[in-house]
Amino acid sequence: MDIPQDLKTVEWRDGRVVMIDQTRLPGELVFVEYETYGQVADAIRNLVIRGAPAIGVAGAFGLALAASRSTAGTVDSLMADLCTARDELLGTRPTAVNLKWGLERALAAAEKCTDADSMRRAVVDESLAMAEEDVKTNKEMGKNGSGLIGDGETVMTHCNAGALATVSYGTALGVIRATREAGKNIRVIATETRPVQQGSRLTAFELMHDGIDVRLIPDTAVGYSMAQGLVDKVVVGADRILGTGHVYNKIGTYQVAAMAARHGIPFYVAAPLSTFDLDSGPEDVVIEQRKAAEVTGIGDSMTAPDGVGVINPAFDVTPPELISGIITEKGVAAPPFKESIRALFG
Ligand SMILES: CSC[C@H]1O[C@H](OP(=O)(O)O)[C@H](O)[C@@H]1O
Repeated sequence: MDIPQDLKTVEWRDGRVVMIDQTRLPGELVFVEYETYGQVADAIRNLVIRGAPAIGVAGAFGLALAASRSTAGTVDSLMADLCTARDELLGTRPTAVNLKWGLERALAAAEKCTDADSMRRAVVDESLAMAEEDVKTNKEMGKNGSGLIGDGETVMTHCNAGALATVSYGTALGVIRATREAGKNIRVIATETRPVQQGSRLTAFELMHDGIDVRLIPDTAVGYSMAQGLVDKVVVGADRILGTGHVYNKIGTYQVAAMAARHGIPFYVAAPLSTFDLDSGPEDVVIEQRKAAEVTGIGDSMTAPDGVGVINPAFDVTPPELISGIITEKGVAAPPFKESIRALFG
């Protein structure tokens, strides 16, 4: 498969939103184009695009489509249209705080304007700025995390926190990329990450494309791999991090963290400041529950009896006591996290 070097997960191109259809990977690299915010909302809902920073930027681009296509002639009527679009986009996936962050940042840019046309331009410009900043942020984060990974080490990661979860370069995989760019020879163990298989379909795809040594394991082999001494460090992404250091990430992350603690393996989380939510407590966070079909079959083949009951949360929460450090573009927060996270925000 021929993959362009400057590949972006999501882009604004000639007044349209262009994104990789991640449901088609790893078999096909297909780009889809959207002209309405409703289409972008469906893409986020159906995991055409996924990953906290990626959906934050996609949400902002969705608002840019709403602004560009609205026929509203006044500030108030255009703002009403933008709020309608914001509500639909925000309602697509509840756990990753980046979606709310991206939408609110685009709306804040609109609120500063005094006429409809400048509002349209402001929303587009702000969403483009977020997309550009995301890549820069990931590279700064990668550099900050690369110092934690030693030459010759093997790093386990869970789900996909790579270029495909961001505009480009990635968060956890950004740390992997930066470590390689620092001249260190490292290997990766990637979990398959049932039920949607972001690890086998996306992380393995990205790392093989980059020529990084990656071994794929079933989620059930996390404990075995650690017990066999195959894992030196763990680095994962995040969808929401509270001021207490509680990390919401792909289902199964908590189990990986608990196993790492059992085996004395450092467990790191890599996330931009836009993933932090200092205003919420655990009681405020909604864990997305996804459809049963993701668990009872793969593609068109059924792997469970028809009608079986299913529990399919898309995320879980890892408590701060299982986390060795949180890698950000501003530096690495170390325990105790209440103080070190507050320091990240100055
Ligand atoms: C860099 S954030 C990636 C984060 O998002 C993934 O969830 P999903 O694929 O359902 O959007 C997973 O939690 C990753 O760690």
